[in-house]
Amino acid sequence: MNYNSLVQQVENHYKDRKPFVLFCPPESDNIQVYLQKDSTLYTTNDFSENGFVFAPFDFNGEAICMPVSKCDCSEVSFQKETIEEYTITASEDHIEKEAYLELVRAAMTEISGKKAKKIVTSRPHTLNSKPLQLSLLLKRLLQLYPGALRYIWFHPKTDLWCGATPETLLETNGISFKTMALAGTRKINEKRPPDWTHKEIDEQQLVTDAIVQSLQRVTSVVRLSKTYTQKAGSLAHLKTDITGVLKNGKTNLATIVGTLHPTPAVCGTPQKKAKSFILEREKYQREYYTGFLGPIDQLSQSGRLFVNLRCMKITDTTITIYVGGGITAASIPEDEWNETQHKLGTMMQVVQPML
Ligand SMILES: C=C(O[C@H]1C=CC=C(C(=O)O)[C@@H]1O)C(=O)O
Repeated sequence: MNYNSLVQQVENHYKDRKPFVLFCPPESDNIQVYLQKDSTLYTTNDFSENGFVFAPFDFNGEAICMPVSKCDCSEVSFQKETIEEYTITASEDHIEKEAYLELVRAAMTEISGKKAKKIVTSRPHTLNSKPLQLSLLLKRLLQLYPGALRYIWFHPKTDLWCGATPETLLETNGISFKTMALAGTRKINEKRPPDWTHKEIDEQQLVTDAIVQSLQRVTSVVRLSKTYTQKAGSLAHLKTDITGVLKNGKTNLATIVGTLHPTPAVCGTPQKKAKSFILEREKYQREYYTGFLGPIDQLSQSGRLFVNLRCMKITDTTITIYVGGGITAASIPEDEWNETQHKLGTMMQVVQPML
């Protein structure tokens, strides 16, 4: 099968409102597609499947799963090509901005009261859109952000989600694992590297420390890379690679995911305090934004799960883009708003021709 006939198949599947997922790992030019043959919403608790999981932020141990055994699966490669990039200006809605600034200030009050060290606040931004053009959406996602996990997920019970995420939640292969601490955001300036401030360095260190601590129970060896700048489209983040060995016998994919998710990069620290702030104070449901997704294979004891960032939900007439940022005692609310505007721009770039 070639790329064009695969896209045609996916479009037909979508017209029939049948579930599918299409994904392309970072730096790969191979797309994998699972076309589910029925419309059942399959779930998994123990991740003992061969399939693709899709889980919400407020994960209670059960994730949606598209099992390979219920799907027609194929893989095709695509050619790199240059596509048109637009000048993007995310409009500033006064009410939306005030509500976000208030949320950031509330998070800072929580932090100054010593209830949390970091809280990741977020907001949805909804745009009216033309009818979805799947082939155009896929092309722009694939070509614009080659360093990200790019995906389009559809199930009639969840609607259509797509994204280009820079963040790995967990990669396992037998007893070895990889994860990362990703935080701090700067718009890339081609002329010079980002001059990371204490706010961003401390914020990212909090993420590293919390991940290492949470992994203690389930790992026998943990190694950390140096912290470095990672590009994600037009943005840069601070990143530490975390690798190691899982404790034999004690750990499976479900237990490590339960330990890691939601990471301090999308929730905050301490996790419980930050999560209850988010659930109480954000005035919307995150649903699958800041959840996780990816292929798992119980047979080979492997999985490659990503955090659902830089993502959006698409309906017949609207596109909702989700953006957030880590708040610490050193945050400046106006800067936090601007950071979410930059993140919004990266996803608007994908869908601009559909607006
Ligand atoms: C919550 C988001 O980003 C997280 C991941 C990387 C950097 C982040 C930051 O700089 O605040 C956030 O923790 C988002 O992009 O919606």
